[in-house]
Amino acid sequence: MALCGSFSGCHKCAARIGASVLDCDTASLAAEAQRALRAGVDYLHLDVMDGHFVPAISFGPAVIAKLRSHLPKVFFDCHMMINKPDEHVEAIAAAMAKHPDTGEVLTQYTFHIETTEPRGKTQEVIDNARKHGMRVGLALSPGTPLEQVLPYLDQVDMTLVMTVVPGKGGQSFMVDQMEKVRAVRAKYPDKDIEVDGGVKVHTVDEAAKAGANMIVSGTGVYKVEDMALAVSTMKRSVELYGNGIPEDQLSPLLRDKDLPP
Ligand SMILES: O=C(CO)[C@@H](O)[C@H](O)COP(=O)(O)O
Repeated sequence: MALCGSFSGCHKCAARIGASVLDCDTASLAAEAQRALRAGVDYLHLDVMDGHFVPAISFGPAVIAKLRSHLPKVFFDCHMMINKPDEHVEAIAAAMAKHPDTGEVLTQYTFHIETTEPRGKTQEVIDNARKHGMRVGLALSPGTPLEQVLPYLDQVDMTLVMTVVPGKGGQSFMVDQMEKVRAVRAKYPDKDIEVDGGVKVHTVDEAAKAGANMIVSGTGVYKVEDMALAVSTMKRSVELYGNGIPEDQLSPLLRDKDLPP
């Protein structure tokens, strides 16, 4: 019997683990990204911070474009924690890529509803990101009611439910946000739902049971003893509780020591 979570049934959305690079050694960004990819992450979650929407400043489109030249086949989820995402679509599109074999779009523009809706810019950002060939993600912070994003979810590829107040890594997972995940999953059984903030091996089950299939983890990937073990454990949680895959058919549990050189 499938062990699916507390939303209405299992979903078929692929279990994907994304490394948030915010807390890695960003002076060696490409190497740190490669390290996480080798340990099994499926994509990179790139936190762009402007010192306004959130207090910190991280990196911007120029760094992402450079990273793209090192990683032409990797999915980049660009999480725009900036006040004016409407002004930076073109700059991120410079790192736009499609997989050379499958044609899959490898760049996603994920922006916050709190930054666009008060200025009437939400639709414009969705349309412009699409015009540039990118996938579109719509994020909401913990204090934002789900109702604010609902009118746009038909049009976007992914909903990002923040499970911490945006701004920094290493915070505690806010389990109360799973109500939003459950509600989106019930309405959209086939769309990607991402959670970000405080997701680690001991919190991922909550997210998986609620129906999230894209799992962002920063310190849970970079600040653990065994990266491959953490990544494979989180992936198996989504497969088990989200996809309803029987335990004996889950992806293998990997350890760093077992990875090929
Ligand atoms: O966007 C953010 C924080 O604002 C996240 O991507 C964090 O960087 C995730 O880090 P952990 O909470 O997993 O340590």
